[in-house]
Amino acid sequence: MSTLLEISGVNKSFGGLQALDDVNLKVNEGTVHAIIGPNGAGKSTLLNAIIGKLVPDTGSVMFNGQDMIGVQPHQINQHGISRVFQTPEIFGELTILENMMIPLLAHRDGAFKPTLWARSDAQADILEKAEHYLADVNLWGKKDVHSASLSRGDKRRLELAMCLSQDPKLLLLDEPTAGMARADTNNTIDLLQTIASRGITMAIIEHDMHVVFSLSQRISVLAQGHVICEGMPEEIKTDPRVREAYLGGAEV
Ligand SMILES: Nc1ncnc2c1ncn2[C@@H]1O[C@H](COP(=O)(O)OP(=O)(O)OP(=O)(O)O)[C@@H](O)[C@H]1O
Repeated sequence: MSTLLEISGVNKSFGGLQALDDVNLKVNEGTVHAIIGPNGAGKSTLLNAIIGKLVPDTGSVMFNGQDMIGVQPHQINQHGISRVFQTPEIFGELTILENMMIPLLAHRDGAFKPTLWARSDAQADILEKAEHYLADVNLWGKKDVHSASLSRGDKRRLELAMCLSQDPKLLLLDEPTAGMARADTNNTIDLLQTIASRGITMAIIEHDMHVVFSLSQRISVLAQGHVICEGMPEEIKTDPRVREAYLGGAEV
């Protein structure tokens, strides 16, 4: 199985605080890899280092054989890394369809050009694609609904459709079920399982262990900026170091 993302010897300090401490982590192609750990462990910092939002002090982030250190976030995105944020990044005042068209137009034109927004002749191909991606996440029927009125689960579906339209090689998910009711969480798990079954590689940060164990093939555990262990879900569940990291020995 080939390695899609390889993080080696990554360090990052904020003043005197070492947020990432010699992080080594490999994500294999076609797998769902969870990154878990207690609050403040460094998970978001690591994600930000992968998407180019912050530059590590030392170390390398190799994606698909290319070093991503110093590469701008939008270029990293063009290399095939797409991030789904904890809070869905969609425009509430726009409809589902209008939101969906933004990444499609940006992808087609190299950047989002508002002047082309209103030209229907410039949009026929885009509408066809929008239907495809929205139908894929069961939102085509709601295409004219304003996004602000959607449930968290539907917002997440929309954001996933927007990410998938960029044809990512690696989908990074930052707490995809945060703040969701159990029914929405389960629907999101089903949707992510469907996406994973198509072979899209995912790295997921998540606190909800039901979500983690439902989706992932590999799990890395971060504590105090360091990967304290890595393995298959069954190994992680029983690893005493993981219990120790979470509330000094509580069940994970
Ligand atoms: N920009 C920053 N400036 C200073 N300190 C920061 C910054 N970003 C993160 N930190 C600190 O680095 C440490 C790791 O934070 P990070 O947000 O990566 O942890 P996390 O594992 O994502 O936590 P949580 O699960 O609570 O979101 C924390 O102590 C945090 O306060």
